[in-house]
Amino acid sequence: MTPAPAPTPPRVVVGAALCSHGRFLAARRTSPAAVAGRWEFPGGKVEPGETEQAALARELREELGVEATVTARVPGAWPVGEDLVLHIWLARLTSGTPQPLQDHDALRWLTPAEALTLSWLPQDLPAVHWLTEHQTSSAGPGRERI
Ligand SMILES: Nc1nc2c([nH]c(=O)n2[C@H]2C[C@H](O)[C@@H](COP(=O)(O)OP(=O)(O)OP(=O)(O)O)O2)c(=O)[nH]1
Repeated sequence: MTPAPAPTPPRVVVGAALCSHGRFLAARRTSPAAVAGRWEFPGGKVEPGETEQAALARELREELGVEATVTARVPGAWPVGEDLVLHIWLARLTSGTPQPLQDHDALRWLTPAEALTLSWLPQDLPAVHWLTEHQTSSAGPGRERI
């Protein structure tokens, strides 16, 4: 009997939690129509042969016109439909001011309290909650400043 082919692993979508002064950046999608107006982390699909960090740096350059250093993964991985899986990374700006050049019509630097009031893509919510738990202006026991 011929063995069944191994399942194809889902393609990774990377999103950046760009952090600065106790806030992180959210971007409002313009397409497709089903998700236009929802907030997300800037980013996109990892291309074959690309590392996740390199893909994020490329997407941030294309979408926002900035250079950024990608630092650490937010724990977790979240399916997007059947073929994609979402990974969120912490990142810091190294140059430029983010502009909504491509795929977005608005950007906002959010405090943790503000972040919880936006209409996010549903797959992003666990990472948003993680960020609101870990992003605090005063680091204390069990909390870290990111
Ligand atoms: N960029 C981004 N995509 C997300 C997030 N959350 C989430 O569910 N998605 C979904 C939306 C899309 O179905 C998919 C990413 O597609 P995309 O259109 O942003 O990817 P891309 O920039 O590489 O676009 P393309 O080359 O395929 O046209 O992942 C998020 O926080 N950021």
